[in-house]
Amino acid sequence: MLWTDKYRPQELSAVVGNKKEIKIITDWVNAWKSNNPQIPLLLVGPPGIGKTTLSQIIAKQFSEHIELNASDKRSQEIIKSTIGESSSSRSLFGDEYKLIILDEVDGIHGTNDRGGVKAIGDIIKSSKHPMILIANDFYSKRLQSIKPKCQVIKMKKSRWNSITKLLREIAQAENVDANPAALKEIALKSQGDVRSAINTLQALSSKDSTLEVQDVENMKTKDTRSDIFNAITGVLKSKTPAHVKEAMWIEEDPTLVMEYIAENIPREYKKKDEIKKAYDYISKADIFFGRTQRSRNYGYWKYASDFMGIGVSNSKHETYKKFTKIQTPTIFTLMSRNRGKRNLRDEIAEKMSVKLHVSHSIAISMFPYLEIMFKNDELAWEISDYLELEDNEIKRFRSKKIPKKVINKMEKQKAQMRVEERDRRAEELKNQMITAAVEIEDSYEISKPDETKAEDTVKKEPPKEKKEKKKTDKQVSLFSF
Ligand SMILES: Nc1ncnc2c1ncn2[C@@H]1O[C@H](COP(=O)(O)OP(=O)(O)OP(=O)(O)O)[C@@H](O)[C@H]1O
Repeated sequence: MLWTDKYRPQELSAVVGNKKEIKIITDWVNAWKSNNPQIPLLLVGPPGIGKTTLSQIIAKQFSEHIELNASDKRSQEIIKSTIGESSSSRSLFGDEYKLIILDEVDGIHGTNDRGGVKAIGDIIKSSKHPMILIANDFYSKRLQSIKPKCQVIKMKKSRWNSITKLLREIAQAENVDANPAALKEIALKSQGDVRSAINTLQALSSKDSTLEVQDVENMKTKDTRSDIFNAITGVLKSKTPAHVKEAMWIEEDPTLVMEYIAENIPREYKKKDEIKKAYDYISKADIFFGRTQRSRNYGYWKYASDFMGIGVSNSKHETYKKFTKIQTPTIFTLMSRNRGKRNLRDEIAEKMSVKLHVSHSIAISMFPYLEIMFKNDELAWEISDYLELEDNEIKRFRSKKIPKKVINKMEKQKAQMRVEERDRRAEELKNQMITAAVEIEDSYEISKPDETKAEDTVKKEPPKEKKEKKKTDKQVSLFSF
């Protein structure tokens, strides 16, 4: 069991730090309990400092509560039907108040979500029930209209000495012999993130030996052994698992490393089957990163790391004897240009999930396939037209503009098509993209990490329905054009 779950505070007095903020929250709860309605609370602060924990402790004070993730249910209608109407009709729940907890309010994205932000604003206005909204980024644009309607509680990172004290208590409860200096080192390293401090303590603890400062420092030396460029070169140039693993020990966000590897695969690998296999591994790594994020089980990182490291390195037949300049992922170059573009990926995925009926994460996993499809000018125009992509979204998949000549020709061709012909062509395009999605979705069906690891030997049968669909639609492989 994760120690962060085992030692999640059950009462306000056990929450580390933010005492002043906790007092305001307590007053807010007491006001509601004495039938004095209050505007919603908006808890804002960096990850891992106890916002969710606090809201769950508060929930115990009310007879009922519901927890929703604002970024899961994005459309205005869904948010309204889920909590909107019930929140204004108190009688549904008798005379008791029902606490509504809305997490990741700043995570809402996409066109529909503008509706989502508006829906939240409407709900706040009409709600007769206490509401707690949670967000990470105080300056998020999405909070602009919500902030004035709430009592904003800016939660701060915890101080290292409070974290050290908490770590000492956990170590004692777990019978871990830890040098106090080692605990202080973990607390300092966590930079105020209590969750990460507890996770590090659990990862380094052993029942048989004393936890020393050196153990905490060793983590650092291991992590800085290589930089991101060496790591990518290690994966692309080596075929020896031990070398790849060593190269992958770096102090970087692993999802960033994945983006780098994904960007550079087609620059280094030249054979179609190598590229396809390598991207399959990238999509599997992406799935495990998603699982890590959802479950907070960092054990999944190991699998993600093996897929994008050893999996990708083994996808080539042999090592290429050439020099490849490692490129920064296009997505980051685009994202760094301005803040609006940071949501580019999600905007595109949103359009794809609406048109192709695939989930957001599957849509994102399909990006590398789309990049390949976008190499063909006409296909690039057709897909962009079908998905209704804007120019900046097209740029995500190809740096070169679609030539004017091709655009004119395709527009003319489309104008001359009969409605049925247009529909048929749209269906063909959809199937071409879905072929990629089906492959990715099949790998989604793997239930346990261990089974996934053994995927090379045990190939899963696709679901019957999809198999038949493939046959009747005569889908074209993405690699056949
Ligand atoms: N202030 C704190 N006091 C004690 N434990 C804490 C505190 N903050 C975090 N933790 C520990 O970290 C775990 C995760 O915290 P929590 O989910 O509440 O953080 P959060 O601020 O909501 O993070 P996120 O923004 O990522 O959702 C808790 O289960 C708990 O073990």
